[in-house]
Amino acid sequence: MSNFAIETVGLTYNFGSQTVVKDLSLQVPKGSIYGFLGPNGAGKTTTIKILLNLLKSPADQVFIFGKDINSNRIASLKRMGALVEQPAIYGHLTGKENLVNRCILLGIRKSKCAEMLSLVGLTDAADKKAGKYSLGMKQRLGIALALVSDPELLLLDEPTNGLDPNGIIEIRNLMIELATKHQKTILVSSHLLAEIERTATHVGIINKGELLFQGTINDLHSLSKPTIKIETNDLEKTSAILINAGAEIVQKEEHTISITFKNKEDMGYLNTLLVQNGITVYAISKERKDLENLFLDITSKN
Ligand SMILES: Nc1ncnc2c1ncn2[C@@H]1O[C@H](COP(=O)(O)OP(=O)(O)OP(=O)(O)O)[C@@H](O)[C@H]1O
Repeated sequence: MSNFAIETVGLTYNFGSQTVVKDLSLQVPKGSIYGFLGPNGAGKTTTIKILLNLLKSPADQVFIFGKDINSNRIASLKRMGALVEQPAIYGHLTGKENLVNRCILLGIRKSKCAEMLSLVGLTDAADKKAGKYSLGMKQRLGIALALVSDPELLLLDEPTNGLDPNGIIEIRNLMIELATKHQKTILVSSHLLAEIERTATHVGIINKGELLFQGTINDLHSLSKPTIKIETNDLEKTSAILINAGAEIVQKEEHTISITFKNKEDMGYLNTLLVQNGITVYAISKERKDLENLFLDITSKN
């Protein structure tokens, strides 16, 4: 049995002559909050629409809970809830009426509505017209609508877009609650790493339709290990001495070499070693990329 709620295998999608998704192999583990990251136009919404079978993919490229979506369309969609672009809300109906409407449509008992309103924190606003809701409340109602059928997998396309900091925190907390207390798998897209950094357990970064990184949030963090930037009068010789001493060179620039930082003692040792070998050390500085810069780095290389 597949451990992935979503798996795509070499997925490619074209709009006319434009390839929008290229050889994309996503693996979203069951129970994860998977941050699907990429700058504007990277192909996130298109991918989500393919996952929902709103856009047609070739056979055997998209698997939902281990089954090809094309040959198991209805069964797959029953296990998924989604919020893509604007939530489909009737502004002239109250939040509760919107949910009741959805329950009737799906043949689900109406008592589910109160449960959903409470889950997304809208119980007090249940009888208010949805048109009068704030943007954050509308997003939460959209998530409640996606949840009425009790899907195991939730796809949220930029759910915090346009929200104020409070709204962002509310959605973030809701996602954590859905994953931890209700065992949902969540794929959430964003163009800002900071927005999902504290929520996601796994991350996939795409740009121009290509997957540039996929792994756990800890894997991503370990890419931002601290480094030491060294500037000397002879980079070739410096490089040879450092390699000989077992240092890991991560980057060479015109005037500097960066190595992985191990500890202070090791730094002191390497510094002495360079000086003893006749190198003039102009500068040594410790650097650490924050995740946002790392994200920019990963996406700008593509
Ligand atoms: N219906 C369409 N017809 C033609 N091209 C499209 C269509 N929908 C999207 N595109 C193009 O596909 C590319 C990817 O768009 P997509 O909306 O998937 O990106 P995104 O990562 O979700 O971006 P954003 O964060 O801006 O929503 C863009 O170049 C876009 O112009």
